[in-house]
Amino acid sequence: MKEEVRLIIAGPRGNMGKEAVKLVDETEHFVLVAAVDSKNNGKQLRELPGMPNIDAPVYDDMKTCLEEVEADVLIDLTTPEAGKRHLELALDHHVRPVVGTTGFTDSDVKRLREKAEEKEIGAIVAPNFAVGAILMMKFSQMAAKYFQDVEILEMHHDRKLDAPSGTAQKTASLINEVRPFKKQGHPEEKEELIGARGGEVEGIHIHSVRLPGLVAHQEVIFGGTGQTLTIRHDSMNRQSFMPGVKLAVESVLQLKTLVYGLENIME
Ligand SMILES: NC(=O)C1=CN([C@@H]2O[C@H](COP(=O)(O)OP(=O)(O)OC[C@H]3O[C@@H](n4cnc5c(N)ncnc54)[C@H](OP(=O)(O)O)[C@@H]3O)[C@@H](O)[C@H]2O)C=CC1
Ligand SMILES: O=C(O)C1=N[C@H](C(=O)O)C[C@H](O)C1
Repeated sequence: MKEEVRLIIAGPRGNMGKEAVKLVDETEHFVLVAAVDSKNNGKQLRELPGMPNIDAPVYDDMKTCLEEVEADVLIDLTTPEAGKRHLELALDHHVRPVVGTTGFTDSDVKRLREKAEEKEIGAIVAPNFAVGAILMMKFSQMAAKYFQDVEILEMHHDRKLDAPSGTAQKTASLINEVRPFKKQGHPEEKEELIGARGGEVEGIHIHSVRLPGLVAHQEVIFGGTGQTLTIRHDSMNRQSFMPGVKLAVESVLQLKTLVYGLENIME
């Protein structure tokens, strides 16, 4: 039998939070001990609409929650600003953070990794928990050895706060690990409409589409002489992310540093 893992979920009413609550409820050795929600302070989780029958106190403040509740792991699925604050507070209270919230910069990751190492506790920040998305990024990194010209098109639902997506930024940085810098397009290219060429991460253009009806989709398009290669991933629903969340919760217990990206813990 696996050892019991006591969890806090931040953002339980959100698209991802709801699925994470279900995951914890359905996993035998996971126990939800509290939730942190921007609303509903003082209630029990089961009192919130659509929640399973779980007796776990709801806090609107992470610090109070961490002071009052004994937990092993925090799953954070909130907003970029809250996610960073929650991760830091969790480290301060010796609770291991598993953060799916996007919006972390390289310097945030560096600073938080130093803190995790200083405290000798594990943390995982994963811009995408879907196994297929991790493979899309890895295949893109492989392809970048052979194709230097590449653009990223990421497409998401219109409730998303951050652009570009965390996945698109992570894809660009994985590609840049193997691709020498290249200024793409015509040397005299001129943007007649600001933003027409998208955003740029070290020479890689990223284009963000936001539409109702979409969930989470990305195409990495490579171009070479007389050919293109498109590597595409689609998440059709948020259940696609949950096996990755489970893997991260189980893996973070063994770590003593901050790991950025699920690819670093997948076998
Ligand atoms: N890593 C991955 O695989 C994935 C990551 N994501 C990321 O996860 C995050 C959440 O996405 P999603 O579920 O779609 O977003 P939602 O907007 O649906 O949910 C966010 C939830 O967090 C709550 N919240 C906001 N601030 C706080 C706070 N300070 N304390 C507690 N709760 C708070 C919101 O409450 P209220 O509405 O009242 O503000 C809301 O219920 C985003 O950053 C997104 O990019 C999404 C999908 C996959
Ligand atoms: O907000 C979302 O929905 C998603 N966010 C993550 C990102 O920014 O990459 C992961 C996935 O794309 C869904």
